[in-house]
Amino acid sequence: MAKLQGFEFWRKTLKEARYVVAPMVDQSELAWRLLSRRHGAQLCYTPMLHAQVFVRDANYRRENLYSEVCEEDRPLITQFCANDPEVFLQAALLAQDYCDAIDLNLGCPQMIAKRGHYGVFLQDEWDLLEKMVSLANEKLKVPITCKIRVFKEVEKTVRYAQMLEKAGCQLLTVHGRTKDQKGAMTGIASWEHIKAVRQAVNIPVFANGNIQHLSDVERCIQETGVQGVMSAEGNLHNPALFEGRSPAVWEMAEEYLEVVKRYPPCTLSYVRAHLFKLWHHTLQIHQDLREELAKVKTLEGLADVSKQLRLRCQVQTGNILSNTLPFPHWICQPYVRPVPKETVTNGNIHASVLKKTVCQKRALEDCDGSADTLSKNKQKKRSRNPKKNFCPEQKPKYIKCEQCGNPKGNKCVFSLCRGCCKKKAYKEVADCPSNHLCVHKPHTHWRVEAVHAVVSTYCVHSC
Ligand SMILES: Cc1cc2nc3c(=O)[nH]c(=O)nc-3n(C[C@H](O)[C@H](O)[C@H](O)COP(=O)(O)O)c2cc1C
Repeated sequence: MAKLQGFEFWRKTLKEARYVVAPMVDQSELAWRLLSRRHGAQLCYTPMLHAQVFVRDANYRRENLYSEVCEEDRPLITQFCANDPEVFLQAALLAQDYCDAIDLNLGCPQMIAKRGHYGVFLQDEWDLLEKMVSLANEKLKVPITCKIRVFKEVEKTVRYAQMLEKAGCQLLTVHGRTKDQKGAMTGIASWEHIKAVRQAVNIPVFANGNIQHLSDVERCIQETGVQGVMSAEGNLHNPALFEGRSPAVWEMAEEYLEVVKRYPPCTLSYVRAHLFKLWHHTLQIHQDLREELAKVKTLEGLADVSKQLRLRCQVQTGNILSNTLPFPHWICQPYVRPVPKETVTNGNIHASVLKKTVCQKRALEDCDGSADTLSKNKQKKRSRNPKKNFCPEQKPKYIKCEQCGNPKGNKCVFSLCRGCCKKKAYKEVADCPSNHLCVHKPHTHWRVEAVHAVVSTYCVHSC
């Protein structure tokens, strides 16, 4: 049977999906996808998988795709990061029987993607992208799709989208933020860019960014003319977003835990991270249970903490509304990132407000891209000394190490200095004192990356 293309693919295979759950490392796993589908999501993406590892490691394939096969979990798009046409094709061939399309991640802005040379850092390599997409389009039996970030210039973004379309991309997700809009500088996504792309290409387009309520979905579709919208953080904090509901947190948490039990195995750290996000506002108040949630080592333990949070919410009388939240803290609601303390102009931190240590100057250059223009020698020198490449968004600070008392804490962003932190070898996300994904956690993507790239010192998600 001929492969469906573009709008026909969207209509027939994706059943005109409008409500889409984003690819999310460690978070768009099978159980979460099933929960989201029960509450209105019409299409889901797997977390980003590393093409190279997928090709060479049968366990990785089994753990991340083959063991997650489930009839109810369709339509499904498998996402890869890759930077080699052949490797991408081989990975996609091994995945295509388990999903409805293969997506190429061209949007990841994290430093790890920069070092691994994938995601948004391929944004300027149009010849390479053209080869990757056209080869996949030619050889795969399922369509190839791409997820991109925008350039500052609308016109360049449009040419970029047209290039991908011409290469054979059958559906495009446009995240309306630039490469630099990440971490504390995430800010608002530009629907203007998305609208311009929608008007310029003849394939379906999904809009990504600024989706926290069902009303945002309708407004986005109206303003941009896209076929569907994709949500990541909005969905993590309210999996019933696409139903236009804001349920009690425990309703979602308990249903999620039930799905996790029905479809094992689900990595404990994923479950814990989901509970942390769902209970985010309540945990600000019940700090003791925050610690408990971080410590427990079993699914039953996590369920028990969630139940205790529910009981506390249900008996609570006073102090139910915080000054800043639209709903009581136990209602699923958008999480709005705190505004950075530093003044931000045009997406760049005002350099004057940062202490200009050598590390921070380097980090700034790294984040605003000016490091790319450094001489080859300088770049080489820097990559040999990765410890100095701190990301300013993570605000590396000198803090007293809780364990050894070192007043400078080895510039560690966590509350233990790197030396102590290493010794402790955190096993789970939440074991890490700041609840970040600690680099010392045996985390698949970090382990994988460590083979190719220098392990850096800040968390996976907020950079
Ligand atoms: C926890 C988390 C993990 C993510 N992992 C991926 C990923 O694997 N692949 C990808 O293309 N984008 C990933 N993203 C980015 C989202 O897909 C999305 O583009 C971004 O969060 C903007 O959407 P939002 O404004 O709805 O959050 C991730 C985002 C979050 C919050």
